[in-house]
Amino acid sequence: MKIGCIQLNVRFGKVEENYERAEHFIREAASKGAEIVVLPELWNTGFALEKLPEIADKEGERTKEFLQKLASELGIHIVGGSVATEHDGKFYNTMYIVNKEGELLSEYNKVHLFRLMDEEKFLHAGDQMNRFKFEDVEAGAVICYDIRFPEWLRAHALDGAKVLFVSAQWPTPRIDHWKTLLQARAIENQCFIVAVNRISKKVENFNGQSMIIEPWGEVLWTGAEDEELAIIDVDFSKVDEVRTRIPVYDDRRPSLYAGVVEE
Ligand SMILES: NC(=O)CCC(=O)C(=O)O
Repeated sequence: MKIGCIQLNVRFGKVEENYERAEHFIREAASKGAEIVVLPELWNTGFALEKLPEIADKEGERTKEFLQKLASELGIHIVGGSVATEHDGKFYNTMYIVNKEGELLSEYNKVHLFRLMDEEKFLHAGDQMNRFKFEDVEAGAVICYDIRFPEWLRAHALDGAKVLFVSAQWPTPRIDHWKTLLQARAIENQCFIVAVNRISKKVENFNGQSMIIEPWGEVLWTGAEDEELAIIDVDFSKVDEVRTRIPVYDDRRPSLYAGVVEE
């Protein structure tokens, strides 16, 4: 399947500009043959967390309509990155997954809030997994800091996910962690990782380096340090090949991991 990764230059607090740019890139991805498109974290607002009462998407209505309309019109599956949403007066970092028929497959609130960027002061954490299927491909998705919790991604893989999407705003100073953690998550779970980071121009704080990694750990693509749309072809059958070569899932000893990974 061809995957379009949108390494967006998210404008801080500039909601209208961000929807316009996102639409521009989703349309371009579809016109270049992408079958799945992936956006970064908090692409509607950036980390303008203090302004959430004015700019968060109420009940996620605008974003759901935006993604569902584009998906069905263009016939493209969308991993909707994440957007700041408001539900009953509480704010969340929410990802929507929409299939090419325009159906909302999943709605995920970021589970692990990142204190270094003050998320816990402004946002509420979710408590649900994000599992879905694009055609016959079993998938899961998480948001940024979630990748530091191997048990959380493992839970998705144990539940059947063969590809894990990651939407992020991962800052430049820890970009080596980003690359290493993503590669480790791909190797240990023997799955594809499709991870899309943002870039920024004004504040040189986010330098992209989005990645697609296959289940053996080979990096298929690394994004530039600029705004970019990349279309990468991936062969999901590689997952079964790797899981047969080293049968990690058969060799697990879950009874020894009690309290670490719940079955
Ligand atoms: N937006 C985030 O969750 C950032 C996570 C991060 O930077 C990290 O080091 O972890």
